[in-house]
Amino acid sequence: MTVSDRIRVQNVRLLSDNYYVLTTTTFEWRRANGEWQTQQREAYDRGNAATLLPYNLAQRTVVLIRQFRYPTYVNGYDDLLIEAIAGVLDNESPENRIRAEVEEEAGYRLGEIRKVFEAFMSPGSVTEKLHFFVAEYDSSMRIGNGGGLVAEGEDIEVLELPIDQALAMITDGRIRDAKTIMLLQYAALNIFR
Ligand SMILES: Nc1nc2c(ncn2[C@@H]2O[C@H](COP(=O)(O)OP(=O)(O)O[C@H]3O[C@H](CO)[C@@H](O)[C@H](O)[C@@H]3O)[C@@H](O)[C@H]2O)c(=O)[nH]1
Ligand SMILES: [Mg+2]
Repeated sequence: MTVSDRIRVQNVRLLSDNYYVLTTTTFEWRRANGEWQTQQREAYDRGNAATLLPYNLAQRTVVLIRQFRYPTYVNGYDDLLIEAIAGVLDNESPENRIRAEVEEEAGYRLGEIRKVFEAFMSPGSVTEKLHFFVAEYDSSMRIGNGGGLVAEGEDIEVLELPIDQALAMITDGRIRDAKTIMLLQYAALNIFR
């Protein structure tokens, strides 16, 4: 299945390349009934990214991080956001990027990591595809404090939580980041059974 023969791109206009890239595109779309319809859509391109949930089966714990996110603050969330470790790929492979990100943000050097799925996180406006991973961890893999890169403004706190507590925090609203909820529910269904 391809949609290339149903779309005719007419014009791509750059709106911002201040940090990431925002464009608006005019295109014709061939509808299911065969008629061509002109549409305009904005797309925000911040590249693709990877995320990973470290888990310890014997302890029944997971590692998450907590940090300030301006877009959630400006949308009414007056707290630090609890998230799974994640980072944008920056021309690296998802596997290499997420290993480095786990060291930078949480201070763990992992062994084997497993890809579990990929997902588009906000397909109406954001191009980003996110690669999801899980990996076993234990205290011997802790090589530093994490915290992120100060020069990039990162100010990250590392949390080690029982999986049951993390799942309860989805229900009571203390965890409300999509990638984090997806990984915790994956772990509940497939790892901590
Ligand atoms: N100056 C500037 N710097 C920026 C801007 N946006 C991002 N950055 C810099 O780019 C870094 C990106 O950090 P990463 O750890 O690579 O990415 P992330 O922000 O954690 O992204 C992950 O989480 C997002 C939120 O859930 C996800 O959207 C994304 O897919 C990814 O998983 C930030 O720390 C910050 O230094 C900006 O508009 N201006
Ligand atoms: Mg990050």
